[in-house]
Amino acid sequence: MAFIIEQLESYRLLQGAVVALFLAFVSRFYHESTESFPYKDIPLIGKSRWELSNSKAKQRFVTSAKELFAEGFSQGRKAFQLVAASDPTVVLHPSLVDEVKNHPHLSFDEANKKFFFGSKIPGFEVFEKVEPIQMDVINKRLTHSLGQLVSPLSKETSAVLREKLPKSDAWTPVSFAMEIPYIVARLSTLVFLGEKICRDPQWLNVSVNFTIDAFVGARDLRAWPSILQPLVHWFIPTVQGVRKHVKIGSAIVNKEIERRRLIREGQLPAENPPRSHEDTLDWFHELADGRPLNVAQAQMGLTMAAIHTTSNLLTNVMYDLTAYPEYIQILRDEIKTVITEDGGSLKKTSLTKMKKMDSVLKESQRMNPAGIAFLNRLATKEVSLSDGTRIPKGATMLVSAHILEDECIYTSPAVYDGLRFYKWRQSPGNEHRFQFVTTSAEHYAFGHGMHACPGRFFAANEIKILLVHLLLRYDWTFEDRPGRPPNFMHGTESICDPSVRLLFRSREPEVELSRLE
Ligand code: HEM
Repeated sequence: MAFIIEQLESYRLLQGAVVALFLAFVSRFYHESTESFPYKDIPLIGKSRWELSNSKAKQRFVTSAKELFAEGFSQGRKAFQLVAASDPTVVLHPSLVDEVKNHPHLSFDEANKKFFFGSKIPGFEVFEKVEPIQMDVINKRLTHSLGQLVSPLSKETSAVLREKLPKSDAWTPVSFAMEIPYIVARLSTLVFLGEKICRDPQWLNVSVNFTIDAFVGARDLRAWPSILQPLVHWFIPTVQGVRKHVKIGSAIVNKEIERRRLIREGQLPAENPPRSHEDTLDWFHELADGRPLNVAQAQMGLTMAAIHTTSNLLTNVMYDLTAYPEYIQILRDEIKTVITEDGGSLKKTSLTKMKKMDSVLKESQRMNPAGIAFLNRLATKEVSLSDGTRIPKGATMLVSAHILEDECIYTSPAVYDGLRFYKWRQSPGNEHRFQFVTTSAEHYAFGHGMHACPGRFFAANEIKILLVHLLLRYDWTFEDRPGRPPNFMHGTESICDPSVRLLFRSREPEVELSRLE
């Protein structure tokens, strides 16, 4: 008898477990399907009311986001929604950017976490949040040290270019978009982790491919229903790749942290010659000041934010300069004038004086920003905007950047005018307003407001140093193509065509390059 009762009880237990599982599944399914329903009172673009599933609408977003934006803003609308990578996303008109930029209930971190999973999925922890110490390291140390970093960066640029683009009298092809991330990774790592690691091929591989695998891995994982994601991520190759990069990257950073600790404590001899400059690893140690911080993860986060953004911008600039070579001579003349004025070397202030180059960067970013929308946010409470749009709690949103093509602001917006911002800066009061690093409601490709990119000052310096060398050392042309290769779109992202090959040929520089180091 006891045996029969026991069997029945365990059967009931099993029944209970099955019912509980079923309820969990139904509630999750309900939650998911309501999440993917369009928000009330906001026009839906890119999906007809007869389509039950979101899959075609998502595909339309991937291939034709720009056209969908144009349709969305037709008829004077200030807001609409479309089915983006996962759920419906609200797209706002540029005229609302000032309401979004510092809004306390529109969260940058939560939007990132939703899109990239955060610590819910092993490997994606860097997307959990931007740590205040990371911001302090950039704002209070990196940006303040830019002057001291000019010379080490210039020296490393010479070294890396000698390797990657060796002296050649004949036109030589280079897949610029593919090669430049490794060059930028080397320069950025010089400032993040020092001279030794910046030449470590394993670290450079992690620096470049961690971001790529994280973006592709997150996209692969989003293709699965969220109820299955905690299981399937273990089997997705790109997500496995992310974890592999984190493991290798963390081991490299932790080894360096330990080495520096032993030197500080006198258990290892001091470096000889001493390091030429402090780096973000020193600053994490200093600013954490005993507070718990996963430094390896924080370093991977900086790498993630820095490498492809900077590479993408520089590739756009080089495609533009090669397509409009008249600006190359203008920039060479400016570089020569500034360097001669500064006694033949690159000084702290030399880069600030290169205002024509600054203008070229801003114009390239205006015409080919990294995306057609910025200020990705998630509403942590319902948010009402001045045009009457109500963004519901939990909704994701972004602000369209089509203001960059607005002819009321930018005369002949489709024409590349490398000196556009240089000319604007000539009028009194406008000196700083139109600098490359200045964000505004008319130019927010670095974001705008409280989350505007803190790394943009460093990125600007790094790109200018690279350009000084790229323009003085080499002539440039396209292989087999007239004119500026168009970027292609993937959702809201704008991507430089990686199949484009540039040809370079060594030339006699206007100034003594060894003095720039
Ligand atoms: C040309 C290169 C770069 C571009 C185009 C770029 C662009 C951006 C954009 C669009 C944002 C989001 C702003 C917003 O949503 O309001 C951002 C944020 C951020 N960027 Fe950059 N970035 C670049 C380089 C860098 C570099 C070199 C670093 C690090 C040294 C960096 C660190 C960050 C960080 C930490 C954030 C998050 C800010 C926050 O949470 O408030 N970026 N960047």
